[in-house]
Amino acid sequence: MDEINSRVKTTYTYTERDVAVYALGVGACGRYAIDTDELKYVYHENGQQFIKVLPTFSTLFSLGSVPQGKDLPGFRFDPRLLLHGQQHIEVFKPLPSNATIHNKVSLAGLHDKGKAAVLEIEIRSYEEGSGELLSLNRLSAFLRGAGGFSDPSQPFTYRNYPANQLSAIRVPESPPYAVFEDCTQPSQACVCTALLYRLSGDYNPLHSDPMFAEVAGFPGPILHGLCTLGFAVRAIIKRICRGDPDMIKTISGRFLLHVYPGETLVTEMWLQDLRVIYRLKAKDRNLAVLSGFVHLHGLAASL
Ligand SMILES: CCCCCCC[C@@H](O)CC(=O)SCCNC(=O)CCNC(=O)[C@H](O)C(C)(C)COP(=O)(O)OP(=O)(O)OC[C@H]1O[C@@H](n2cnc3c(N)ncnc32)[C@H](O)[C@@H]1OP(=O)(O)O
Repeated sequence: MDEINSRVKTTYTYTERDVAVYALGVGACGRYAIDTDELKYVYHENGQQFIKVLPTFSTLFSLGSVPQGKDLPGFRFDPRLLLHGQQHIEVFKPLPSNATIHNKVSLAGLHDKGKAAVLEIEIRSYEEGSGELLSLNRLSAFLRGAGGFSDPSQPFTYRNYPANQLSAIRVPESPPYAVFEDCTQPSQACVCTALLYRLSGDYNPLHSDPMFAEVAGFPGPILHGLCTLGFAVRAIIKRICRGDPDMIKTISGRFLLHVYPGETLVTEMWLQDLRVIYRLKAKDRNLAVLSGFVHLHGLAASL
């Protein structure tokens, strides 16, 4: 384990253009007409000096940090069967509109679930120049077919961070405090969200290639998990944070089911213990696809 820890370092450079392409990829700015509240995520010309950056943009910093087989000696998995399982994000200051980021990547966990292995990677992202820690991202990959490598009576489990309660999260039975509905198909019907989102850098063919998707066990390409998470967090910013993305402190989510590009997503939100609990449903299938919670700066003040 120690061999991968603190060994991998990656760099990511972005500009306002990347910030805008990402925001469009997670559905910002409306389906039919321009949503002026969200122009701040894409518009940086004509004297608009600052462009606001969605906190989930920090998930892109870790592109290129997902370990390949060679990085994990003795551990084998088929990348075609990888599904994004969970994501945890901590944002320490508003993200700059352009920057070069230096990442420190470490192995945060590995668990034998029998039919699958769950691999967790932690990425700490520092801004070049100031050296400040901007964000922490912890990704869990659900590696179908890669489990069963340890004694089933005592399955191997390793965790290098305090356990959070994500798998135990219970969505309240009461009606949600707020609901937001959004279609993953932008107004130009020829643009597929998955194809737009991949331009932000996740070129996994699971999201674009029908034959690859079939091998992975799906009838067609599915949406990037982090694109779905972007839709959820935008909804929370709109409905709870009054449009202010800088209120987001931490985000945790578990991907429960795949989403097909073009589906309508309904985000339900509850306020509980100074956090927002959220659940996303694929509207037509009436199935939950993502759930988790978000901590905010100044939640009480925003209500
Ligand atoms: C390093 C990170 C790299 C990330 C890079 C990402 C690259 C991207 O391009 C890839 C993607 O975006 S893929 C698309 C997004 N993800 C998905 O669509 C997955 C949706 N989820 C599922 O299908 C199922 O929940 C499924 C299949 C995940 C699990 O369902 P089941 O097989 O029914 O599992 P279940 O029997 O309920 O549980 C078995 C044990 O596994 C734990 N578990 C369940 N869901 C999990 C999840 N989502 N994440 C992590 N762990 C999970 C359960 O707790 C259980 O463990 P235990 O028995 O110890 O409780």
